[in-house]
Amino acid sequence: MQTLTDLVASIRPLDKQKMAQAADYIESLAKPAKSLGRLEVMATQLAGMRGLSHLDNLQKEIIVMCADHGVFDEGVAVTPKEVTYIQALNMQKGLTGVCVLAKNSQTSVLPVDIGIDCEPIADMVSLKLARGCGNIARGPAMSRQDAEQLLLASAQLVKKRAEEGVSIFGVGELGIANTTPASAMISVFSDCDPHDVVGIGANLPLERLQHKESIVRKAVHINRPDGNDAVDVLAKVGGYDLVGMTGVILGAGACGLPVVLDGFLSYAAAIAACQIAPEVKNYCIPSHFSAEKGAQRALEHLNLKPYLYLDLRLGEGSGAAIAMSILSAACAMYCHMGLQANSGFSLPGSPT
Ligand SMILES: Cc1cc2ncn([C@H]3O[C@H](COP(=O)(O)O)[C@@H](O)[C@H]3O)c2cc1C
Ligand SMILES: O=C(O)c1cccnc1
Repeated sequence: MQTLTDLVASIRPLDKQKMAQAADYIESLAKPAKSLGRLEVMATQLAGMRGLSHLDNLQKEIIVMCADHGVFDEGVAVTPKEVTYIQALNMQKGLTGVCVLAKNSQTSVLPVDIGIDCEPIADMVSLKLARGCGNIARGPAMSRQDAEQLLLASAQLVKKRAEEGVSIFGVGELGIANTTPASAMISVFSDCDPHDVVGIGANLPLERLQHKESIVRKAVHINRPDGNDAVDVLAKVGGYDLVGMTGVILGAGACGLPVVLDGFLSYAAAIAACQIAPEVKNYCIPSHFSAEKGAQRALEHLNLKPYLYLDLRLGEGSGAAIAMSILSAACAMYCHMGLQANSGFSLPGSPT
C-alpha cells in the first residue's frame, strides 16, 4: 500500500458467486425462507468478502481515532478540550462507553492517538503528526500531504491488525469539537446549508447552535473545499480523527474485511471513503441511527439503512460495539443452524 491509488485499487468487488452460494445455503436452513430478515442479508454480504473464508470465530475490534481540533477555540463545544486526553486515558483503562459495550459484545478496543493535544501517551498506538489540527474557521485543518499520509498510515494499521487476526473492524472516534468539522464535511458533500446538519453534539446549548452553524459556514467559505475531491474536503474542513476513520474504512475494504460504522462522525468519514473508493461501500456495515441532527441527511447520502434506533449520540464507537452482536448473530445463524434436509422436511422459498 504505497499510495492512495494502490490502496483504492486493492479494494475488490464482493464475490457474487460466493454470495449466491451463501444465499442458497441460507434458504436451506431449518426455518421459513427469509424469516431471519436482515441477518440473512448481512450473512450473505459477509460471505462475499474475500478476507472472511468462513464466518466462524471472528475476531472483532473497534479502532478509536482520538484527536483534537483547532476549531475548539471558536466556542463550538461546551466540553473542556482536555477531555479528549482524559477520555483517551479512560479508553486504556476500559472505562469509557465504547469499552464496556465492546466488552459486552466480545470486541476489543484499540485507541489511537492521531493528534491529541498532549505529550505522547505511554502504551498507546500513535500516528500523531501534530497536537491538534488547524482551526478550520481560519484556514485548513491540515495539508493535503498530511491527510494522504494519515489515510495510508491508518489503512496500514488495519492491515497489521488483520494480519494479527482481527477479522471484523469497527470505527470510533474521540475529539472534543469534532461534530463541527463533521458537519462541515457533510454539508459540503451533500451540498446543503449547515443549518440542515449542525446539531448539539455533546450538549451544546440550543442558544449557541446558530453560532456553531456560522462557524461551519465560515469554514466552508474560507477553505472552499472541492466537494468532488474527498481528500481536499478532509484536509480543509475535516480533522485528524476523521481522516483516520476514513483510512480505517478504506483499509478494511482493502483487506476484504467488514467495517462497522458508528454515528455522525463515522458517516462523514464513510462518505469520504466511498467517494475515494466507491467499492468500499460494500464492506461498510451501518450500526445505528445517530440522534445528531444531520444523521438522516448523511445516511441518505450514503444510502445505508442502520440496524439500530437507540437515540445514541455518544460516538467513540459505542453504536458499532452494540452492532457487533448483530454480526455475531448473523454468523451464528450461518454456521450453526440445522438444515431442512437433515431434519426431514423441505419448504418452498418465499416469494421475492
Ligand atoms: C465526556 C465525553 C465523552 C465523549 N465520548 C465521546 N464524545 C463525543 O463528543 C465529542 C463531540 O461533540 P462536540 O463536537 O460537541 O464536542 C467527541 O469527543 C465525540 O466522540 C464525548 C463527549 C464527552 C463530553
Ligand atoms: O453520533 C455520534 O456519534 C455523536 C453525536 C454527538 C456527539 N458525539 C458523537
